[in-house]
Amino acid sequence: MKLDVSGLHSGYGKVTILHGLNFVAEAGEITCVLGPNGAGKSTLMKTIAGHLPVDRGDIALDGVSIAKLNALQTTRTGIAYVPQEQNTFVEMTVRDNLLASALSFSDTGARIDNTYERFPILKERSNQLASTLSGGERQTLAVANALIGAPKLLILDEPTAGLAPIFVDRIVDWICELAESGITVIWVVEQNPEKILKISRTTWMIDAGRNRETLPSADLLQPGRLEEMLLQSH
Ligand SMILES: Nc1ncnc2c1ncn2[C@@H]1O[C@H](COP(=O)(O)OP(=O)(O)OP(=O)(O)O)[C@@H](O)[C@H]1O
Repeated sequence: MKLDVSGLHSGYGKVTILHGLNFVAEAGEITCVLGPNGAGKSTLMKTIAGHLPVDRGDIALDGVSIAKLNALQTTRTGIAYVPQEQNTFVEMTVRDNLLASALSFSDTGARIDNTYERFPILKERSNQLASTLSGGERQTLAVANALIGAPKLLILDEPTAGLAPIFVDRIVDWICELAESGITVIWVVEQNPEKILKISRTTWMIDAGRNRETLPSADLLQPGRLEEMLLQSH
């Protein structure tokens, strides 16, 4: 699925954060979003996911506008969103988290088994409350919760921030496989994005709620280029 955001204005009540932003995520590709703190990256993701209203502009999925849909309706179009925070049901066990995410499918058990096969750590932690998981385990659960519904477009807001390299590698491998299977991925990247830039084709840089530059992700892997781009933003 191709996502096309054009001239987007949105924000919080009367406070406008995005000022006419454009953004495209091509079908079956991993597209990165990069920018300094407070640039509006999460605001863009929340608006795409239907958690914030579109004030002006449009969001289209394969050419069909989804700008007026709420969060639930957006999920039904095949978009799954993993927010930066509060992305699991912390007072529920790992299994109940997965169960809740797979409830609307007839093959709930098979979906959970698949998840456990891929991430044995979640099976090991099956009866543990999500609140007691380590940061990496909880992020893994958050991504698993989103994927259990077999989305067509996956939005990840800094899913590997603060994680140990082993978890980063596993999540990167997993997302790479998903993109190869045809899922469109939008990845808001964090401080050390090299591993993700390597598997992404295009990066959109945003700053102060506006487009700054759109470039091949490989360009940002040139020595010093990333630092240069981020420094210019301040
Ligand atoms: N609920 C809210 N109410 C009012 N303003 C908000 C709210 N959430 C975020 N903002 C403001 O919107 C602006 C953009 O925030 P946003 O979280 O989208 O940035 P970001 O690029 O994701 O930053 P970071 O890299 O720090 O996560 C910031 O100035 C922030 O203070």
